[in-house]
Amino acid sequence: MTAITLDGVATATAIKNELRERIEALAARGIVPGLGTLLVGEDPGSISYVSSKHRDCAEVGIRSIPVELPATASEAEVRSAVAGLNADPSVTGYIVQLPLPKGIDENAILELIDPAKDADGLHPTNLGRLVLGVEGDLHSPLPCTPAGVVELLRRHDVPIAGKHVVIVGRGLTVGRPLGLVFTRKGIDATVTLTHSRTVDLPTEVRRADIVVAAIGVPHFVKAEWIKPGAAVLDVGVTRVGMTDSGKARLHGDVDPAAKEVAGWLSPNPGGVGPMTRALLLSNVVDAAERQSA
Ligand SMILES: Nc1nc2c(c(=O)[nH]1)N[C@@H](CN(C=O)c1ccc(C(=O)N[C@@H](CCC(=O)O)C(=O)O)cc1)CN2
Repeated sequence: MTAITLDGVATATAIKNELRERIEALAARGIVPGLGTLLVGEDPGSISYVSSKHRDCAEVGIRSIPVELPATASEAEVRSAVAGLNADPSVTGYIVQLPLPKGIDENAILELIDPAKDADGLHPTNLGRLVLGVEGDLHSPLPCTPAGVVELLRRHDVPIAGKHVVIVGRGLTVGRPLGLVFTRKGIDATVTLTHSRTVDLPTEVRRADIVVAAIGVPHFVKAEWIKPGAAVLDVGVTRVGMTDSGKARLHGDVDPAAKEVAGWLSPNPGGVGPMTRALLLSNVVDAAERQSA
């Protein structure tokens, strides 16, 4: 068996095309959505992700408001940059790119974001609404990678309701919120959230209809752990060495041999990463529509 590719690039392109129509409708009312980003330090991955996010904005007609601070910035300077983004009327939504440099309290910074401008869905109010199952008019942003994972599965007609999902990794941006998203009413999966102290991980993963690997250890999830026909989403990424062109090589969390066992597999790069970015744009457009309603 060779797995069907869960193509994040093509799926993200389809989402961006849908968003363009909503952005044009906003423009007709004189509203231009704006994405702010706060990047602190010189982490190569973060620099690359933030610049891709602004490239995406230019593609669809969202204004970019990038803010950068050096790695030596104090927590007070980071707090002040967040206050500036909260106050800037051109910023419809914004993100604080994670991780922040050591010594800066990430949770304290996330709490300072205006929940109405939280394009990442990581403010405690928005995570709390996810736990409460608040939807409808008050619908708040979902964290981008979890929303991207579910959208990638849906748009490839992978069955989710009633299926057993095993998530490897309990981080803030993926594992923890993804467990909540998969168990929402209407999505209805059953979730096992595993982590570094899980006993007998291979046995847990072998029980999964859907496996999500989000730990950031290259090729950690082995092909032998995958139930034949399962859907496998490779989220974690590690930058390894340099190619001749001076770029780092990217390694996902899933053993490449998994493609011979899985029913569906997301490539890495080209799978969940582009979906994370597309769902970020979608959160910004949602916020612009909510703010102008
Ligand atoms: N504030 C946030 N920080 C971080 C998040 C997040 O959701 N919010 N998630 C990750 C990184 N991330 C988003 O910022 C992210 C990861 C990957 C990609 C992406 O497009 N990857 C490409 C490859 C890009 C490359 O060459 O480096 C792919 O997979 O094809 C975008 C965003 C941590 N921080």
